[in-house]
Amino acid sequence: MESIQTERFTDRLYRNVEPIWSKNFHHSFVQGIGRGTLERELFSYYLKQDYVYLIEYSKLFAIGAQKATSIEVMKQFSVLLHETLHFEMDVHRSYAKSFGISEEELEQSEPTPINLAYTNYMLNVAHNGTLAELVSCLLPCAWDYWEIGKKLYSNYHNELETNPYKNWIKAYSSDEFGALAKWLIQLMDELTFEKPERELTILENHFQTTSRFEFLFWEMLLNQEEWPLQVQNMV
Ligand SMILES: Cc1ncc(C[n+]2csc(CCO)c2C)c(N)n1
Repeated sequence: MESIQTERFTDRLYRNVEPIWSKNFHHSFVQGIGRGTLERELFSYYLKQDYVYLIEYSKLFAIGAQKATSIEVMKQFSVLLHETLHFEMDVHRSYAKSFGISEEELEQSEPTPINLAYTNYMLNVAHNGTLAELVSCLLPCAWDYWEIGKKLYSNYHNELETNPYKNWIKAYSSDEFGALAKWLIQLMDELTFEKPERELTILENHFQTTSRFEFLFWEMLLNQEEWPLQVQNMV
């Protein structure tokens, strides 16, 4: 008997956010990294904002391990937690060092309103929702960055050696990152297999929302959208 190939849930998710991800790739901040023309000051700003973003984001993997119902899934979340705190944040730490930014300065960056809204959205879902909801929130971040990394590499690899952001491009287009994103994609498909449409729609919404936050994050970086009212330290 011929089997009917049904669409994977992650294919549907991808199709849904393609216009948003395309805007992310074409964003002038991302293209500036690809061409190597992004101002150093803006990249420093990115390093600081992204570092505190990653501290919060890492917690999602810890919550994922807590919510997992098998040792295999727990192990994989602990790998993701480890890889983010070490491999990914090392890329930021080593760029920061070469830019004269100390680790303390990185850690003490004050998250902008968009940064805070993005991580708080994911952490709220992670604490109050199902494991599938948690994965639908954290997936665009890992998957879209991998897409961006691969496309930047393929479009700009000829000029890569003179690009100051080459290590960033190499890290996010690497097979190591690809493997993490692929595992999360596979987990999303497993967790949603034969699930009712009512549940799938909720996941689709989280996926769209966090994909939009990815766009807002690039915009926030480009425009350095800080809090409107500065407060003095009350000492
Ligand atoms: C705003 C923002 N979005 C996505 C990433 C990329 N990223 C964060 S965690 C992870 C997966 C495993 O480390 C990836 C690819 C980032 N750095 N900053």
